[in-house]
Amino acid sequence: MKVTLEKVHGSMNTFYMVEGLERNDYAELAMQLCDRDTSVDGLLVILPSQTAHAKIRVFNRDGSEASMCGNGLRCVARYVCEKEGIREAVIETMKADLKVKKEETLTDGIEMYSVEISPISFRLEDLPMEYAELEEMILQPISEISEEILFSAVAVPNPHLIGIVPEEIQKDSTHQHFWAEKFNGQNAYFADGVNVSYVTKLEQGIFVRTFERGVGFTNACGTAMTASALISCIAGIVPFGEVTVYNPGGMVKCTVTETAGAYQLLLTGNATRISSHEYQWEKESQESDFLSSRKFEEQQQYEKFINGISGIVDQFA
Ligand SMILES: N[C@H](CCC[C@H](N)C(=O)O)C(=O)O
Repeated sequence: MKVTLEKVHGSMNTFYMVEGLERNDYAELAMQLCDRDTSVDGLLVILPSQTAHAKIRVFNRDGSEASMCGNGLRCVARYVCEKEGIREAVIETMKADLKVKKEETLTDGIEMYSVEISPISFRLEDLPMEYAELEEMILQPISEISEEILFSAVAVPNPHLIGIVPEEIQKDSTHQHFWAEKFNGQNAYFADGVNVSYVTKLEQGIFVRTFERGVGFTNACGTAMTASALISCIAGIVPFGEVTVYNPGGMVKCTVTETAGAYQLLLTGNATRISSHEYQWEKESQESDFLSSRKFEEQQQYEKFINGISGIVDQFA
């Protein structure tokens, strides 16, 4: 079967994206690809969907699967829209089918896409997070960390802990690094880890740096930037509507609206293809001997595939 492997990025949050490969060991593939190419933050898998144009699965560099990836969803949106010759599509994610849309191409040929970020929950159990019997944490200090930094916990639907910090703490990432490592290791608060973002107000908009669960510090985290824009609107740091969010990888626009007490989030930014490669995955051998030597045969084929891919990765890196 034909397998398409692309190296892509949204706001310099870089991924391998693969279509045409149905396997049960994407976590292993993600770890092997990211080990071979350390510039990559994870693996996006495009699969058929019963309810949408396509389905996305997201694997971090450590092999853990996430329920959502804002920067990655923009890249998948571009792949699907260009393949189908459409400007709008619906992509199935772990918790929701989300609308995606091609936006006006920027002058320097940069393709822009907008994606829905949903569902949104402030219930700590939806991250999951346990803290002092609270049901929600919105703009509250975590006394173990600091009395000055106001933290908020939100699932979009992957888990985010967002702290509003002064410039001096934003400038030196050691404070954020220490607590992000703690909350993604053995700890009493986040059973599945958490993406940790520090937000600082700018003249226009906000700056967000994120330590991503399963990855570490990245140039940008789409869901984190969007969740940070939401928290910044709730905190009155920026007005509701279109929020300009800067990050080490560049800039995105996050649109935050509230209708009948519910929030809606839209993330708009680039969806850039760095390289694309077709790979022929040999047809499985005859059913009879395939079943008998399935493990060995599949292992042999898999080794060949990984070596083939790593050859491709070397070209991409
Ligand atoms: N590390 C995230 C998944 C990737 C999200 C990020 N790359 C984005 O663009 O939203 C998690 O484990 O929840």
